[in-house]
Parts: sequence; C-alpha cells; structure tokens
Amino acid sequence: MTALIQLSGITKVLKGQQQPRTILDGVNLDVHAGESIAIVGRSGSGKSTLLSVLGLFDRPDHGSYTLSGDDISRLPERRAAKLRSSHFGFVFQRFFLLKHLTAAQNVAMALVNGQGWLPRRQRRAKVMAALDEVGIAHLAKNRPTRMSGGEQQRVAIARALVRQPRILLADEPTGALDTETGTLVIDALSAVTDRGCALILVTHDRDHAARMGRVMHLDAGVLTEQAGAPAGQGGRR
Ligand SMILES: Nc1ncnc2c1ncn2[C@@H]1O[C@H](COP(=O)(O)OP(=O)(O)OP(=O)(O)O)[C@@H](O)[C@H]1O
Repeated sequence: MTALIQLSGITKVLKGQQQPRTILDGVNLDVHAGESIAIVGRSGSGKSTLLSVLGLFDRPDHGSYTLSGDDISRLPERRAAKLRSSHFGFVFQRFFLLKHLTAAQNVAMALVNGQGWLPRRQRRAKVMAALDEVGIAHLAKNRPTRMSGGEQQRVAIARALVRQPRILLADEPTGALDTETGTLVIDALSAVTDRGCALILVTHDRDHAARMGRVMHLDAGVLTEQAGAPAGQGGRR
C-alpha cells in the first residue's frame, strides 16, 4: 500500500546564527492511513520542527516529502495552505479556544475558515458529529470557561476533526493536563485511526507513546524507530 506520507532524507538547517545548526538530519518516515505514531525525544531534539515540516508550516532544506504520491517538498505557500486545510488537523498543548463562543461555535469556526459557509443544517450536523466523536456532544452549548482542561482539549480535537483530516498532528496535547484527564484525551485521539486518519503524536509521556502503533525516537535531529514498541495497539500498521 502506498504511504500517505513519505519523508526521505529530510534535513532542516537553522540559519541566521553564527553557525548554521542542523535541526533535522536526514529524517526518513513513512506514514500509512489509519496508523498511529508517537514521536519522542528530549527537549530541543527537533520534535516540533518535524511536526512543522509534516504540517507544511515549514519546508525542508534537503530531502523529499511525498503526500499521497505527490512530491510536495518545494510547495509555494498558497498551495501548502490549501493542502494544510484539506489534509491536516492540528492539536497543540494550548487549546486556543475562543472563550466567548460555545464549544459548538468553536468547532464550527474550522468549517467557516476552511470551506466557506456550509448550509446551517449541514454545519450543525458536522459539528455535532465531531463533538460526539470525542464524547462531549452534551457540552455543545457550554463555553470553554465552564469546562475542565480535558473537556477544552476535546473541543480542540473536535475542531481539528470536523473537516475530516487524513492526518492529525498533535504536539504535546496532554502537556497541560493531569494524568487521568490526559488519558481521556489520548483515548479521543487514538479513536481517529479507526476511520483511517493517521495520528502523529509528539509526547514526553512514555505511557501515552506506548499506546501508539509505533514509537519513533528523535535524538539531535536523527529519527529512529524505538525497538520493542508494542505494534498494533492504538492503530493499524
Ligand atoms: N525559530 C527558531 N529560532 C531559533 N531556534 C530554533 C527555532 N526553532 C527551533 N529552534 C531550535 O531548534 C531546536 C529544536 O527545536 P524543537 O522545538 O523542534 O524541539 P522539540 O524537540 O520540539 O523541543 P521541546 O520538547 O522542548 O518542545 C531547539 O534547539 C530550538 O531551540
């Protein structure tokens, strides 16, 4: 099966300093539909930079990036922005919810930005399906200020899912949550692989990483697969 994403020899060099610094050093990674991958590594090892390249916020200096068979290594920003909104969902440590809007309105914002105005009934159905997918449809009318951190993060996940991305990129999504709440958030994230969405999770939490189908270790920009990862849990390979 063709990989959804193929990174080959991706190198990212940070310039503008006295000495250019290599942040990603020949990264190879294949990502298939419906699989889950954890990216672990110490602080400063390049995890967020790798997610930025994967999510087309940043371009590699060397190497190739293939998405669904198309080489997109050197894409102009306008086309990158289109692909970002059609293919990717993003979840961050901070929830970035608008506090004067309800949960449903926060999720609906992603539809307005990405696809223009859908008819109201369709918009509502998509929003409620996304909230339901992360188990918080009953909170649709609540504002973030009346929700727990875990609930707010699930609203943010619903917002990322509402456009049905093919790849969900999550950067430390449980970093601001206690262990129990973090586990619920990982449950919600892992569930997206059931419908073929690929999940790439950057985390410092070993237990959360171990729930992914594969664990990749980033050390000074070099990515290697961690031996002994419990393949098959939390996502197809
Ligand atoms: N725009 C930038 N300007 C200067 N240095 C940067 C920039 N972006 C990244 N870096 C440096 O590149 C290295 C990798 O950063 P990155 O944020 O990718 O690491 P990380 O593994 O995600 O770290 P953390 O776990 O702390 O979030 C770090 O040393 C960081 O300081």
